[in-house]
Amino acid sequence: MTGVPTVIVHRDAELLAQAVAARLITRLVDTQAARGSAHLVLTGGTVGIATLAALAGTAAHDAIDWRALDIWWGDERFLPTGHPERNETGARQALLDHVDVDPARVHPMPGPDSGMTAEEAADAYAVELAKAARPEDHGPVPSFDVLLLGMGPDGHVASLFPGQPAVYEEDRPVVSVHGSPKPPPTRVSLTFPALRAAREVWVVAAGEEKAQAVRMALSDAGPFQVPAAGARGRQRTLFLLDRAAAHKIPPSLGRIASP
Ligand SMILES: O=C(O)[C@H](O)[C@@H](O)[C@H](O)[C@H](O)COP(=O)(O)O
Repeated sequence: MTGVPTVIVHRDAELLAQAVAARLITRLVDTQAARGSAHLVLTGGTVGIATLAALAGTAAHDAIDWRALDIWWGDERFLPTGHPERNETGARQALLDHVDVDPARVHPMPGPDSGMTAEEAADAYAVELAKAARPEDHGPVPSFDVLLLGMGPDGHVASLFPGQPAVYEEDRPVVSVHGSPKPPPTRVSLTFPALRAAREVWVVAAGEEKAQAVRMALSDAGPFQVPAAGARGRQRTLFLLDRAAAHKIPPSLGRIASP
Protein backbone atom coordinates (compact mmCIF):
# COMPACT_ATOMS: atom_id res chain seq x y z
CA MET A 1 0.00 0.00 0.00
CA THR A 2 1.42 3.40 -0.95
CA GLY A 3 2.16 6.20 1.50
CA VAL A 4 1.03 9.75 1.15
CA PRO A 5 -1.45 10.33 -1.68
CA THR A 6 -0.73 12.82 -4.44
CA VAL A 7 -3.27 15.65 -4.45
CA ILE A 8 -4.16 17.43 -7.67
CA VAL A 9 -6.64 20.29 -7.59
CA HIS A 10 -8.62 21.69 -10.49
CA ARG A 11 -10.62 24.91 -10.76
CA ASP A 12 -14.11 23.41 -10.61
CA ALA A 13 -16.10 20.19 -10.94
CA GLU A 14 -16.48 20.49 -14.71
CA LEU A 15 -12.75 20.86 -15.32
CA LEU A 16 -12.09 18.10 -12.78
CA ALA A 17 -14.23 15.63 -14.77
CA GLN A 18 -12.49 16.61 -18.03
CA ALA A 19 -9.04 16.34 -16.44
CA VAL A 20 -9.75 12.94 -14.88
CA ALA A 21 -11.04 11.71 -18.24
CA ALA A 22 -7.86 12.89 -19.96
CA ARG A 23 -5.73 11.28 -17.25
CA LEU A 24 -7.69 8.04 -17.66
CA ILE A 25 -7.07 7.96 -21.42
CA THR A 26 -3.32 8.37 -20.93
CA ARG A 27 -3.14 5.80 -18.16
CA LEU A 28 -5.17 3.16 -20.03
CA VAL A 29 -3.33 3.72 -23.32
CA ASP A 30 0.03 3.36 -21.57
CA THR A 31 -1.13 0.24 -19.73
CA GLN A 32 -2.47 -1.41 -22.87
CA ALA A 33 0.73 -0.55 -24.74
CA ALA A 34 2.73 -2.23 -21.99
CA ARG A 35 0.53 -5.25 -21.29
CA GLY A 36 -2.03 -5.49 -24.07
CA SER A 37 -5.01 -5.10 -21.79
CA ALA A 38 -6.20 -3.24 -18.68
CA HIS A 39 -8.59 -3.48 -15.74
CA LEU A 40 -10.65 -0.42 -14.80
CA VAL A 41 -12.99 -0.12 -11.80
CA LEU A 42 -15.82 2.39 -12.11
CA THR A 43 -17.65 4.27 -9.39
CA GLY A 44 -21.12 5.69 -9.09
CA GLY A 45 -21.98 9.18 -7.90
CA THR A 46 -22.22 12.47 -9.74
CA VAL A 47 -18.48 13.03 -10.16
CA GLY A 48 -17.85 9.46 -11.18
CA ILE A 49 -20.50 9.55 -13.87
CA ALA A 50 -19.50 13.06 -14.99
CA THR A 51 -15.99 11.70 -15.58
CA LEU A 52 -17.39 8.95 -17.83
CA ALA A 53 -19.49 11.49 -19.73
CA ALA A 54 -16.40 13.65 -20.22
CA LEU A 55 -14.55 10.59 -21.50
CA ALA A 56 -17.35 9.86 -23.97
CA GLY A 57 -17.28 13.48 -25.09
CA THR A 58 -13.64 13.57 -26.16
CA ALA A 59 -12.56 12.06 -29.48
CA ALA A 60 -9.31 10.98 -27.81
CA HIS A 61 -11.22 8.19 -26.05
CA ASP A 62 -10.77 6.14 -29.21
CA ALA A 63 -7.07 5.89 -28.37
CA ILE A 64 -8.20 3.32 -25.79
CA ASP A 65 -8.59 -0.23 -27.10
CA TRP A 66 -12.09 -0.76 -25.66
CA ARG A 67 -12.05 -4.44 -26.68
CA ALA A 68 -9.04 -5.02 -24.41
CA LEU A 69 -10.47 -3.40 -21.31
CA ASP A 70 -12.06 -5.24 -18.38
CA ILE A 71 -14.58 -3.01 -16.63
CA TRP A 72 -15.61 -3.64 -13.01
CA TRP A 73 -17.56 -1.71 -10.39
CA GLY A 74 -16.41 -0.68 -6.91
CA ASP A 75 -19.97 -0.87 -5.67
CA GLU A 76 -23.52 -1.19 -6.88
CA ARG A 77 -26.92 -0.38 -5.60
CA PHE A 78 -28.79 -3.70 -5.24
CA LEU A 79 -31.45 -2.83 -7.83
CA PRO A 80 -32.64 -4.62 -10.99
CA THR A 81 -30.65 -4.37 -14.21
CA GLY A 82 -31.66 -1.21 -16.05
CA HIS A 83 -32.91 0.57 -12.93
CA PRO A 84 -32.04 4.29 -13.30
CA GLU A 85 -30.40 4.36 -9.85
CA ARG A 86 -27.93 1.56 -10.61
CA ASN A 87 -24.30 2.68 -11.08
CA GLU A 88 -24.15 0.36 -14.08
CA THR A 89 -27.08 2.17 -15.73
CA GLY A 90 -25.38 5.51 -15.25
CA ALA A 91 -22.10 4.20 -16.66
CA ARG A 92 -23.79 2.67 -19.71
CA GLN A 93 -25.75 5.82 -20.48
CA ALA A 94 -22.72 8.10 -19.96
CA LEU A 95 -20.09 6.01 -21.74
CA LEU A 96 -20.35 2.26 -22.23
CA ASP A 97 -23.22 2.42 -24.73
CA HIS A 98 -21.13 4.80 -26.85
CA VAL A 99 -17.87 2.83 -27.14
CA ASP A 100 -17.01 -0.58 -28.56
CA VAL A 101 -16.55 -2.51 -25.31
CA ASP A 102 -16.42 -6.31 -25.35
CA PRO A 103 -19.62 -7.32 -23.48
CA ALA A 104 -17.79 -10.33 -22.06
CA ARG A 105 -15.34 -7.95 -20.37
CA VAL A 106 -17.96 -5.71 -18.76
CA HIS A 107 -18.62 -7.09 -15.27
CA PRO A 108 -21.67 -5.56 -13.58
CA MET A 109 -22.52 -6.59 -10.03
CA PRO A 110 -25.71 -8.73 -10.06
CA GLY A 111 -29.00 -7.22 -8.91
CA PRO A 112 -32.12 -8.88 -7.43
CA ASP A 113 -33.34 -9.74 -10.94
CA SER A 114 -30.59 -12.37 -10.97
CA GLY A 115 -32.60 -14.29 -8.39
CA MET A 116 -29.76 -13.88 -5.91
CA THR A 117 -29.77 -12.20 -2.52
CA ALA A 118 -27.27 -9.37 -1.98
CA GLU A 119 -25.04 -11.86 -0.12
CA GLU A 120 -25.18 -14.32 -3.01
CA ALA A 121 -24.50 -11.50 -5.48
CA ALA A 122 -21.41 -10.50 -3.49
CA ASP A 123 -20.17 -14.10 -3.49
CA ALA A 124 -20.84 -14.45 -7.22
CA TYR A 125 -18.88 -11.26 -7.94
CA ALA A 126 -15.99 -12.54 -5.84
CA VAL A 127 -15.95 -15.70 -8.00
CA GLU A 128 -15.91 -13.57 -11.18
CA LEU A 129 -13.04 -11.50 -9.82
CA ALA A 130 -11.10 -14.62 -8.86
CA LYS A 131 -11.49 -16.03 -12.38
CA ALA A 132 -9.91 -12.86 -13.77
CA ALA A 133 -7.00 -12.91 -11.32
CA ARG A 134 -3.64 -14.20 -12.55
CA PRO A 135 -0.84 -15.86 -10.55
CA GLU A 136 1.13 -12.60 -10.43
CA ASP A 137 -1.80 -10.70 -8.93
CA HIS A 138 -1.86 -9.96 -5.25
CA GLY A 139 -4.73 -12.11 -4.02
CA PRO A 140 -8.15 -13.23 -5.31
CA VAL A 141 -8.81 -10.21 -7.51
CA PRO A 142 -7.04 -8.75 -10.57
CA SER A 143 -4.46 -6.00 -10.03
CA PHE A 144 -6.81 -3.26 -11.18
CA ASP A 145 -4.84 -0.67 -13.17
CA VAL A 146 -7.10 2.20 -12.15
CA LEU A 147 -9.74 2.02 -9.43
CA LEU A 148 -11.97 5.10 -9.43
CA LEU A 149 -13.72 6.13 -6.22
CA GLY A 150 -16.14 8.92 -5.52
CA MET A 151 -16.30 10.08 -1.91
CA GLY A 152 -19.25 11.08 0.23
CA PRO A 153 -19.38 14.00 2.72
CA ASP A 154 -18.89 11.39 5.47
CA GLY A 155 -15.75 10.08 3.80
CA HIS A 156 -17.34 6.91 2.45
CA VAL A 157 -15.92 5.34 -0.70
CA ALA A 158 -17.66 2.66 -2.76
CA SER A 159 -20.28 1.47 -0.25
CA LEU A 160 -17.86 1.42 2.68
CA PHE A 161 -19.55 3.71 5.19
CA PRO A 162 -18.02 4.91 8.48
CA GLY A 163 -18.37 2.39 11.27
CA GLN A 164 -20.42 -0.10 9.25
CA PRO A 165 -19.46 -3.81 9.17
CA ALA A 166 -18.07 -3.68 5.62
CA VAL A 167 -15.18 -1.39 6.62
CA TYR A 168 -13.95 -4.06 9.04
CA GLU A 169 -13.89 -6.84 6.42
CA GLU A 170 -10.31 -7.96 5.91
CA ASP A 171 -10.82 -11.30 4.13
CA ARG A 172 -13.66 -11.28 1.59
CA PRO A 173 -13.12 -9.01 -1.47
CA VAL A 174 -16.83 -8.32 -1.91
CA VAL A 175 -19.63 -7.99 0.64
CA SER A 176 -23.28 -7.06 0.83
CA VAL A 177 -24.21 -3.83 2.59
CA HIS A 178 -27.49 -3.25 4.41
CA GLY A 179 -28.74 -0.05 6.01
CA SER A 180 -26.60 2.19 3.85
CA PRO A 181 -27.00 5.79 5.07
CA LYS A 182 -26.98 6.80 1.40
CA PRO A 183 -30.06 5.37 -0.37
CA PRO A 184 -30.74 2.80 -1.52
CA PRO A 185 -30.11 0.85 1.69
CA THR A 186 -28.96 -2.42 0.13
CA ARG A 187 -25.76 -2.56 -1.88
CA VAL A 188 -22.84 -4.71 -2.93
CA SER A 189 -19.33 -3.35 -2.44
CA LEU A 190 -15.67 -4.16 -2.85
CA THR A 191 -13.90 -4.19 0.52
CA PHE A 192 -10.57 -2.65 1.51
CA PRO A 193 -8.58 -5.77 0.58
CA ALA A 194 -9.98 -5.54 -2.97
CA LEU A 195 -9.50 -1.77 -3.22
CA ARG A 196 -5.91 -2.14 -2.07
CA ALA A 197 -5.14 -4.70 -4.77
CA ALA A 198 -5.36 -1.86 -7.29
CA ARG A 199 -2.14 -0.52 -8.73
CA GLU A 200 -3.63 2.97 -8.64
CA VAL A 201 -6.55 4.29 -6.59
CA TRP A 202 -8.01 7.61 -7.72
CA VAL A 203 -10.35 9.35 -5.26
CA VAL A 204 -12.33 11.96 -7.20
CA ALA A 205 -14.30 14.55 -5.22
CA ALA A 206 -15.84 17.96 -5.84
CA GLY A 207 -17.77 20.48 -3.78
CA GLU A 208 -17.54 22.26 -0.46
CA GLU A 209 -19.50 19.51 1.26
CA LYS A 210 -16.56 17.14 0.73
CA ALA A 211 -13.84 19.46 2.09
CA GLN A 212 -13.90 18.24 5.70
CA ALA A 213 -13.85 14.57 4.66
CA VAL A 214 -10.96 15.28 2.28
CA ARG A 215 -9.04 16.98 5.08
CA MET A 216 -9.62 14.00 7.40
CA ALA A 217 -8.81 11.44 4.71
CA LEU A 218 -5.46 13.16 4.11
CA SER A 219 -4.66 13.71 7.77
CA ASP A 220 -4.56 11.19 10.58
CA ALA A 221 -8.11 9.86 10.49
CA GLY A 222 -8.49 6.10 10.56
CA PRO A 223 -10.18 4.11 7.78
CA PHE A 224 -13.03 2.93 9.99
CA GLN A 225 -13.97 6.54 10.82
CA VAL A 226 -13.12 7.92 7.34
CA PRO A 227 -13.04 5.12 4.78
CA ALA A 228 -11.35 7.35 2.17
CA ALA A 229 -8.36 7.34 4.53
CA GLY A 230 -8.01 3.64 3.83
CA ALA A 231 -8.34 3.85 0.04
CA ARG A 232 -4.75 3.40 -1.07
CA GLY A 233 -3.28 1.84 -4.20
CA ARG A 234 -0.29 -0.50 -4.26
CA GLN A 235 1.74 1.83 -6.48
CA ARG A 236 -0.04 5.20 -6.35
CA THR A 237 -2.95 7.01 -4.76
CA LEU A 238 -4.38 10.18 -6.26
CA PHE A 239 -6.85 12.58 -4.74
CA LEU A 240 -8.30 14.45 -7.72
CA LEU A 241 -10.28 17.41 -6.42
CA ASP A 242 -11.83 20.69 -7.32
CA ARG A 243 -10.83 23.78 -5.32
CA ALA A 244 -13.99 23.67 -3.21
CA ALA A 245 -13.27 20.14 -2.00
CA ALA A 246 -9.59 20.93 -1.42
CA HIS A 247 -9.82 24.15 0.52
CA LYS A 248 -9.43 22.57 4.00
CA ILE A 249 -6.34 20.49 3.20
CA PRO A 250 -3.61 21.15 5.80
CA PRO A 251 -0.55 23.04 4.44
CA SER A 252 1.57 20.34 6.06
CA LEU A 253 0.57 18.05 3.22
CA GLY A 254 3.15 19.75 1.03
CA ARG A 255 2.95 20.86 -2.54
CA ILE A 256 -0.42 20.44 -4.18
CA ALA A 257 -0.63 20.65 -7.95
CA SER A 258 -3.33 23.12 -8.87
CA PRO A 259 -3.54 23.62 -12.62
O1 LIG B 1 -23.11 4.16 -5.18
C1 LIG B 1 -22.68 5.28 -4.93
O2 LIG B 1 -23.42 6.20 -4.55
C2 LIG B 1 -21.24 5.61 -5.13
O3 LIG B 1 -20.45 4.59 -5.43
C3 LIG B 1 -20.73 6.40 -3.96
O4 LIG B 1 -19.58 5.87 -3.35
C4 LIG B 1 -20.43 7.77 -4.52
O5 LIG B 1 -19.28 7.69 -5.37
C5 LIG B 1 -20.20 8.78 -3.44
O6 LIG B 1 -21.33 8.79 -2.59
C6 LIG B 1 -19.98 10.18 -4.03
O7 LIG B 1 -21.13 10.53 -4.75
P1 LIG B 1 -21.27 12.05 -5.32
O8 LIG B 1 -20.11 12.22 -6.25
O9 LIG B 1 -22.60 12.06 -6.02
O10 LIG B 1 -21.20 12.96 -4.13
